[in-house]
Amino acid sequence: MDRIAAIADAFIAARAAGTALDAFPLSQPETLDEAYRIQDREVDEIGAALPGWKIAGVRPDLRAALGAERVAGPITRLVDARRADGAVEVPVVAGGFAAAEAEFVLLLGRDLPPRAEGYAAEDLAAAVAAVHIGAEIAGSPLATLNDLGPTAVVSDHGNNAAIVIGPAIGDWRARPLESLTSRVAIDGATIGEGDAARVAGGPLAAFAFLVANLARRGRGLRAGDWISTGATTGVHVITPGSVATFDFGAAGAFEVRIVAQPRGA
Ligand SMILES: C[C@H](O)CC(=O)C(=O)O
Repeated sequence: MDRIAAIADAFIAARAAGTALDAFPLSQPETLDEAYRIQDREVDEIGAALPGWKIAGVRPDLRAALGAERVAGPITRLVDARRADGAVEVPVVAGGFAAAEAEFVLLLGRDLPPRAEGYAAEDLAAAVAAVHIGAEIAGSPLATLNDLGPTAVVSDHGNNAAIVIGPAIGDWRARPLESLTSRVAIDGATIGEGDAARVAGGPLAAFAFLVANLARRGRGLRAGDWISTGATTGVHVITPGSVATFDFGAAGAFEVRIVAQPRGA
């Protein structure tokens, strides 16, 4: 088995078994190109069940060396909080990494096949059927994944445990980004406040990045795909047993309980 396959398969197996990893398998990629080849194997393993994609920012001090301001990863689990009676549950690997992030999540209304020439910004905006309040529960079987940086994050399914979907925002096209506010509390204590303007260039800029990133990988998007556009209040580490509250003001709120994934599940 080659190096790319061995790293991908180690993450796939650890996630399936709910078992924490002590260290990055083999060795961490030095480039994002290699990291995306690992991720491509993981995405192929998810196959047609893939609900969509997440986007994350790259720390400013790492951008020049990596040649990227953002990274992408698959949504590994989609959780719908819209009709939940109380907190929805998201399992994470005990002893691994987990974080709560308030995000704005796009729902695509049309297919966007990969195109070498790309898409005009207005065509991408027109392809968005709805914008929902949402959350990413970042997660990995490797506790140090986020500290190891973007090539590690990309290598393990983009560091995603789940994207949680809340209600759609009624008039999002007319709303200034700063008016789309977000707040995260963990176990009742506010830990971060922000708004959609905290996503560099706004959620549609993150979407444009994703479309170009996927096209370079020979991938496109389909109507019905979900796209989570990046953290708006920060990356808030959370552990099993805690409840995160995501409050988007008039747009709605929901709660997520983090639970330990059963081993061998
Ligand atoms: C925790 C992730 O690696 C970062 C992320 O998802 C984000 O910045 O958004």
